[in-house]
Amino acid sequence: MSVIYDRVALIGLGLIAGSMAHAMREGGLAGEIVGFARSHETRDTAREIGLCDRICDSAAEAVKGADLVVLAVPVGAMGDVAAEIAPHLKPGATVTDVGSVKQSVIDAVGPHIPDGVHFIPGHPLAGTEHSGPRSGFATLFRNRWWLLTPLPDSDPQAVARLADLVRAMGAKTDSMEASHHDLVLAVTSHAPHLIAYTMVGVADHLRRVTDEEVIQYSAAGFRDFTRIAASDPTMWRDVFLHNKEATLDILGRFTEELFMLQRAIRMGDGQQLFDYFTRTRAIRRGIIEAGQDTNAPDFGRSAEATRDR
Ligand SMILES: NC(=O)c1ccc[n+]([C@@H]2O[C@H](COP(=O)([O-])OP(=O)(O)OC[C@H]3O[C@@H](n4cnc5c(N)ncnc54)[C@H](O)[C@@H]3O)[C@@H](O)[C@H]2O)c1
Ligand SMILES: O=C(O)C(=O)C[C@]1(C(=O)O)C=C[C@@H](O)C=C1
Repeated sequence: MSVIYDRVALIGLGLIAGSMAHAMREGGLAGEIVGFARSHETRDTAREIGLCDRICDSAAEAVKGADLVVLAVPVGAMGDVAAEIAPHLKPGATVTDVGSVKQSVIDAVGPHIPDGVHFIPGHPLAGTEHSGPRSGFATLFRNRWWLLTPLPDSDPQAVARLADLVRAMGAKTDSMEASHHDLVLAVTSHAPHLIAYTMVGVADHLRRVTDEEVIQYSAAGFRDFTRIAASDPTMWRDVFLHNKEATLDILGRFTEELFMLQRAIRMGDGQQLFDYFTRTRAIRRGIIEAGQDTNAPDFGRSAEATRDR
């Protein structure tokens, strides 16, 4: 493949920026990849493993002359980073971000972006529970969605160029309005993470009562929860604080459904439980058939093959 941006600056060197660095390297998509992270330990590790072509000791230095600047820091840090780099951005450059929440990032970053620089927010729907400069890998984005939430006045050519990079890293891309993105992600990602954190918290509390049995006999379903609940605390604190309304809305609906199921159990209403689980099973099969869950053990099998198992 050919170079899409001559110089790319990655601000924040964790799972997402690291995976971008690997994917861009592998595809030959950037002439030069420059990086910066706040802590010197992270910068030292990035240098040691050769994550980027160059690691700078300030964000200002990293963005100098960059054609694409990627903000890959926790959502709550985006505004401060934007303020710091703004005076050093090259005219005509594109600034994007990879934050899990979009409207609050637009509100925090947008005002700092100078005229003549394109700001095109984005979000790769791909991740793991790992973080830090060693956690990235080139295939993270393969066959996953990468949503862009361009602003009404975003330059279509700049958006198309960023979409080219995203696709060249293996992702599928789509555009969406920021507040709609935040509601969709509250359902598909943010509320599920909070539920996983809570379930593991409850089990941890119980563990003291059951003398380690919860951990010792931990079943596959619970282990899936613990994987998600091992995700980075700073990242997720910021997600919930910055997608407050949508997350609270979804959690309200979740609580209502939970009470309904709780009542069905108490009343011995097996039909209601069966009908509910039949509907949710169909949703899971729809995800697999759409090719969205590449990690599923039954990925690639038809729903027919898994019926009645
Ligand atoms: N992990 C996921 O599953 C996932 C998926 C999609 C999007 N995201 C989003 O991507 C962004 C980065 O997440 P990640 O998983 O790569 O996190 P990470 O914890 O692996 O990396 C974050 C990096 O940002 C650096 N950093 C923190 N504050 C900074 C600051 N003020 N200035 C400069 N550097 C700073 C940290 O040192 C670290 O290098 C977040 O906004 C997150 O919401 C994460
Ligand atoms: O697979 C995981 O570990 C993830 O949680 C990834 C996940 C998700 O919820 O799907 C988490 C946060 C993101 O912003 C995007 C992707």
